[in-house]
Amino acid sequence: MSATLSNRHAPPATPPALADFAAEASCFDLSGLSLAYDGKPALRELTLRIPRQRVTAFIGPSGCGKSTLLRALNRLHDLNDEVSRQGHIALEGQDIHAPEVDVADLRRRVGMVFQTPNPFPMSVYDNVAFGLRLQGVKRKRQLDEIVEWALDSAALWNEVKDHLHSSAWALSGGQQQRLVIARTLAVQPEVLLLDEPASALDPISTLKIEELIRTLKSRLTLVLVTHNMQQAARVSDYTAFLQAGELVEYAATDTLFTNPRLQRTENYITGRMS
Ligand SMILES: Nc1ncnc2c1ncn2[C@@H]1O[C@H](COP(=O)(O)OP(=O)(O)OP(=O)(O)O)[C@@H](O)[C@H]1O
Repeated sequence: MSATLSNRHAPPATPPALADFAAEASCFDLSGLSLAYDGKPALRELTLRIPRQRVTAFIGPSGCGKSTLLRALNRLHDLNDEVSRQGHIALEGQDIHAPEVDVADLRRRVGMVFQTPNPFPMSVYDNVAFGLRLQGVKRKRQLDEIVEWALDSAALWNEVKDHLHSSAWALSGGQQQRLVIARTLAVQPEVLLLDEPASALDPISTLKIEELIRTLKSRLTLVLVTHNMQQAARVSDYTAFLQAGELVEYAATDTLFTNPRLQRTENYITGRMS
């Protein structure tokens, strides 16, 4: 794949591993995506397709560009003047950098959950209702219904239904992370980006988040950055292995972990390279 991707002047071709994806509908299509921080390359001509209603994991050594790639998908780098970008990202066929794209609307469609749970300093209910109120939803009954639906979707309703008006900060770390997921789901995103969503959590909370990821893919596209290869193997349908900003191999998760095409991938997944 690298021979194709590293050829700066050739039009992006379909790398062989993408044959696995032939039957999948696209959510994101990236072509020739390069990104640099203050001139220093962090992503190098990535061309990949992220299938709709599947879980796609980005794995690779520390600093290989996983979070940078994830953040590019909802234009979080717009806030950083030092970032330069080349190439294209399309969401459902539309260029996310086109002038007519409203960035706030893009970020509603493409929600993001970070490593450390970040509930707002307000009640459980108000956290989940936050984005809805920003959208102008005022009717209490409608808010109540969506808050319950979102908390239920995030597998948290039963644990918080009697404490909706208590501070979100009183919840455990795992509950806080599911609350943040509920807050994101409340505005009905099409995509959920998850940046190491369980790395700050205990094993039981981690399993709950993994179960939730598997459940949510029936209605959403999920993209997961993880250091934990067992986690990628457990929850994802497709896995992309990055190294030094380059997409090394991208395949169905089972294939990548059991029968990688490239020695570099095998070295990484067998722990011969960290
Ligand atoms: N805001 C920033 N400013 C400057 N350089 C950055 C910034 N964020 C990331 N980088 C650099 O870009 C490269 C990719 O970083 P990134 O965080 O995307 O990697 P990662 O694979 O997610 O790493 P980790 O697994 O350690 O979180 C690294 O060299 C990193 O130092």
